[in-house]
Amino acid sequence: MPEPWLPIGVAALQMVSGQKLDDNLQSAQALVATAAKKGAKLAVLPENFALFGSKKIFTLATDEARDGAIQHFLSNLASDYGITLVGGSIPLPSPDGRVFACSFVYGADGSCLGCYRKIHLFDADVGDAQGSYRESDSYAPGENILVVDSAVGRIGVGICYDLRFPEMFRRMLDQQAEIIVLPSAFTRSTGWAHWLPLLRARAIENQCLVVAANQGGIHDAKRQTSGGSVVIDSWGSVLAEAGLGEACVIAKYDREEQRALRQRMPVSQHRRL
Ligand SMILES: O=C(O)CNC(=O)[C@H](CS)NC(=O)CCC(=O)C(=O)O
Repeated sequence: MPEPWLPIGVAALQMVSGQKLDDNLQSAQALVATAAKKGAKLAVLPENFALFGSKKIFTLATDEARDGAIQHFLSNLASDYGITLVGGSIPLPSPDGRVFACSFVYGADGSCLGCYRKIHLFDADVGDAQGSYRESDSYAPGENILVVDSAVGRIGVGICYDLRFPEMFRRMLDQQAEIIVLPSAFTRSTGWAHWLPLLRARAIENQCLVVAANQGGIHDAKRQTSGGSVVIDSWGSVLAEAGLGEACVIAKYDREEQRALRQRMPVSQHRRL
């Protein structure tokens, strides 16, 4: 790694994914291309970027386990554009007949650096048009956190509802994570109330860069997501933020500044619990 570190571009890619796989992949490709063209070296896709709100996740998961088509697509995107890529989430079969929400991380050479399976599942009544969410009807929970080294720094991966469980990100800090990425599909009601303060808290308390890529739009009559994809630095400042709709949100990650902050205020050395 070059020393001193020059600030590098990082991108949160916001989508309004629908039920057509090919359309969603095309949008993802265009957004990654835009991010790369604007100089980003890290790009994060949202949760369920490839297929949203569809029962077809089960056939997609079976197909994916057989041929790995979306994983190849992501790997090729990463190497074609020379960018570290976090593949939002895609479904893969779990042994009990449900699926895991899997987030793959690819290096800029297309190599797979790791796969995170969403741990916390969204079974909640939030009082929006959809009413209640029972993610665990279709999804099985993962068990392990993921922290991986990449060309842009050490990355911890969480997905969406995981954001509400700070102990998970603390464990990433125990493994010296520098960047938290959070592919998401936050609901509009909970997102507008909680998304930004929770993200800023995770950034501040762990002194990490946060790159949070959300779905942001109307998916069908009942399902609206909250957008507001964002890049937050390790001081908690919002560096760049989307509204609703497709967006490529880019900001500079200054790793030297983060190191200096961690020296001036060594929070992780002050822990007593
Ligand atoms: O259902 C799909 O198609 C895609 N998956 C999701 O949207 C997931 C599971 S329902 N959403 C969340 O985890 C929202 C969490 C959230 O909104 C909060 O914590 O407030």
